[in-house]
Amino acid sequence: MRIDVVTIFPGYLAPLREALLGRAIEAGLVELGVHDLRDWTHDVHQAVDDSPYGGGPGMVMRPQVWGEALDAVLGDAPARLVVPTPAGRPFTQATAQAWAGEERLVFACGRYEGIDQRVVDAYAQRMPVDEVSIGDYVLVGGEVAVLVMVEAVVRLLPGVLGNPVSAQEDSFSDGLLEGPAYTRPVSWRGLDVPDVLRSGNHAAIARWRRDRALERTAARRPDLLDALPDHALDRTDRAF
Ligand SMILES: N#Cc1ccccc1Cn1ccc2ccc(-c3cc(N)[nH]n3)cc21
Repeated sequence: MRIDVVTIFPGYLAPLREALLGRAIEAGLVELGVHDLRDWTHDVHQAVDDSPYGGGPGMVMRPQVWGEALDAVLGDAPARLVVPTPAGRPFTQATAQAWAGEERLVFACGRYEGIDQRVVDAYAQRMPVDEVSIGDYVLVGGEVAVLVMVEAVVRLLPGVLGNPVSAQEDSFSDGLLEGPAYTRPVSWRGLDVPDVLRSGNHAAIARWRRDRALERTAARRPDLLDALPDHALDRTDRAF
């Protein structure tokens, strides 16, 4: 997979070259390009924003600069264009799974009050464009959202995680939150590891883990339970 990010703060994306993601890049599993939007300005002030038509607070990012930058970065290769915005569709594990199958992702990081809508509209005429939100809160720009989304996607790529099973057993992968996890020591500050996890009874352990996942999901994210298809819950599950 190739990932390109266009931003006025390239340094914000430096963490993508650290740790797991950095190793994936070094291993050739992912190619990453980070581009400074201001490289496509032509004025001495390198202006990328202007006042909003219709008035209102703040500034809007100019379409011309974005058009030149995205044309240059995209070239002729097919890609999915992703535009983080608080007004976007929710980015979920399902989104990450879908994007993990893409050859190429290009992220447009806005700042100010966002990017002129015509940028999304123009590129949507020739490629898939997703306006996505990572949560119901407002950030200052798209860079942090891109860090989140790139990590969620790249960890799903074959060869990136040491243990591929863990991605298959993610929270949300079966529609439920993950239950609690424990490791040594058996007792810590008067708190003990649940006996069942040390029993060696794999069926009992699997049942206990599912019960804790259902319990946690019912308590913290009842919306996820409501969204589960009927066949996803067996009779024992329905106790929650
Ligand atoms: N747009 C906009 C906007 C609109 C109102 C107030 C502040 C901003 C700042 N901003 C500029 C770019 C940009 C990108 C993504 C987010 C973003 C995503 C999530 N999930 N929250 N915030 C915010 C972004």
